[in-house]
Amino acid sequence: MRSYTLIAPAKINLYLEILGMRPDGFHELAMIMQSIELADCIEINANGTDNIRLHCNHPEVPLDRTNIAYRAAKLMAEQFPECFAKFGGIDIEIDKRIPVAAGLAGGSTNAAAVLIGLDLMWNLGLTQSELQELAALLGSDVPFCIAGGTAIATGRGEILSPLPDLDNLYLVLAKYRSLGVSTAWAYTTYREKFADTYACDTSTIQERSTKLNSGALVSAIAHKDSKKIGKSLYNDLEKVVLPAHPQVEQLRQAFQNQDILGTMMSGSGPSVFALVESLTQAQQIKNQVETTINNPDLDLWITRFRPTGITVEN
Ligand SMILES: C[C@](O)(CO)[C@H](O)COP(=O)(O)OP(=O)(O)OC[C@H]1O[C@@H](n2ccc(N)nc2=O)[C@H](O)[C@@H]1O
Ligand SMILES: Nc1ncnc2c1ncn2[C@@H]1O[C@H](COP(=O)(O)OP(=O)(O)OP(=O)(O)O)[C@@H](O)[C@H]1O
Repeated sequence: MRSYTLIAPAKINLYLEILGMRPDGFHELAMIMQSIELADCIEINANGTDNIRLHCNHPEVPLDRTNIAYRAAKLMAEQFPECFAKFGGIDIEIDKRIPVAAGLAGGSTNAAAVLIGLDLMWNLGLTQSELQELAALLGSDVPFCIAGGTAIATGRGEILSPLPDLDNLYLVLAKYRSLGVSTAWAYTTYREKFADTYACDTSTIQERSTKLNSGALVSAIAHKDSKKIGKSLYNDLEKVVLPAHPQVEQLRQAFQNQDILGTMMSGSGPSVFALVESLTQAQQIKNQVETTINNPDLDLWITRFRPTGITVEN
């Protein structure tokens, strides 16, 4: 049986507004998500056993049942038991290039790739919306990773409306290697910090969803107005991650002092990105920030917006 190799891109959040707490314990969000070219490579092979087996070249990625790529394969085996019985177990090989626990949906995109890969391997012919429904059972960012490109994400992140593709922008991405931020910690801390203004009732949340500040960014994306995109970046989670991690604040400042379109923390952090219009500019900014901060623990990448999500290589 043939093997499948999938390119699974990371995402950044151009906009993340927290509207309140939902009855299911998740936060109601208004986000604008963007795929980027920085990607993991996922290979899926039938292994002739009854087992799902994982391999990964990154020491911080768990190789047991807690790995979200494993959970994706398990979910498919449960949903389509006749296929699992017919085609047998699978090996999942993750070539990890996306930094771990960085706010870049590294695990989520691996899970999305496994759903897409098994859909192909087992000839299921699932629609994008069927794949997204399964994805939502695994995590809030996984449905976006199935779709990719540029999209508005609402609900807990699983309700998606595509926006015009953006492929014209470059970014410099920065993260301290030894620093990871737990997404659960970021949301819980936000809830505690803003308890007094926090909406928990559906009508207040609904009212807030009619007064979003994301309109300027949506219109900037529609017009491919890079300067306005840079000025409209927003992330509520910065309000808790930046004070708790001065290094992330320092990175934000270092980018802010450069000639860039805009800078923001991605998702729950701690990675920070700066948007620029050309590869040459990205190289200059990367060199300047590397020299200014001068810390061997700092990793920097140059990448660009990606108009598509997961792609199949073979
Ligand atoms: C920060 C973002 O990455 C922005 O895109 C996402 O909102 C998080 O997406 P994710 O990592 O796929 O999130 P999940 O795996 O579903 O949940 C991780 C943790 O974040 C909290 N969480 C997540 C999404 C959401 N809308 N509200 C939440 O409170 C969950 O309660 C959980 O404790
Ligand atoms: N396939 C995977 N790749 C990376 N981490 C994984 C994977 N499966 C489970 N994990 C665990 O999940 C944790 C979060 O890792 P991940 O890279 O997905 O975070 P993230 O990019 O911040 O996610 P998000 O942006 O969706 O909130 C890690 O600390 C790791 O232990």
